[in-house]
Amino acid sequence: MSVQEIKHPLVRHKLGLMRAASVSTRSFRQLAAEVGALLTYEATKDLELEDYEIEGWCGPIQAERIKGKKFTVVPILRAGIGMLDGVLDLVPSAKISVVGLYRDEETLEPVPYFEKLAHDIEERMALIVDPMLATGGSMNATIDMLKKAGCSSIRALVLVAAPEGIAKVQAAHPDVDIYTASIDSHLNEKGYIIPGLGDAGDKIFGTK
Ligand SMILES: O=P(O)(O)OC[C@H]1O[C@H](OP(=O)(O)OP(=O)(O)O)[C@H](O)[C@@H]1O
Ligand SMILES: O=c1cc[nH]c(=O)[nH]1
Ligand SMILES: [Mg+2]
Repeated sequence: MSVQEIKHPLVRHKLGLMRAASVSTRSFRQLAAEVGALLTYEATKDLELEDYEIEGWCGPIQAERIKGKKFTVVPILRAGIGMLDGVLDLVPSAKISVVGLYRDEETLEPVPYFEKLAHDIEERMALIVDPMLATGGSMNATIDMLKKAGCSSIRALVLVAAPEGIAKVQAAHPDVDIYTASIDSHLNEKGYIIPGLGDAGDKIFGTK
């Protein structure tokens, strides 16, 4: 398994804007989608290509296309929805598999409440999207669901990751690659990432 912290200047700039306490709901939502697109670009860099022939303007020519695997994008409700449009900008024909989980505020354990996966998920590469990888409980529960449904090719795209969450996912699912805009310092006593983004779901949906 690999963990890739994307150092691209656009990613670092946009994440900086998201961290400001004064960021508006509108800006936060827009930036979450934009960084989601940039993470998708990085997470698909190593996909295999194949040649095929097309009729070009000057006659038959060789072109390239992505070989084999199709995608399913897996937003974790709610906050993952904030990255979805950006991801779909780059993989527009992906099927969407929605997983609903919230984190119990006392125990920090994930509580599942929704699951609607693409029917042919075993043939697809899953791109899980969630802004926050904190304790790792929600991510691991989502990966468990996908694997139970037969999905064997899984990548996780998160805006901010805590070292504790990365370690938990690595221990349970060493085959899953993680792409993140930042590996932050640590979790506080309430399980929030420091410095992090605060409550990403509330910021995207404007609920606090
Ligand atoms: O790594 P973990 O400790 O599991 O925490 C991360 C999860 O917490 C947040 O969701 P939240 O439970 O706040 O739900 P929401 O998206 O509906 O706000 C976040 O979007 C992740 O899904
Ligand atoms: O820092 C965190 C941790 C979990 N969920 C969030 O939205 N933020
Ligand atoms: Mg939340």
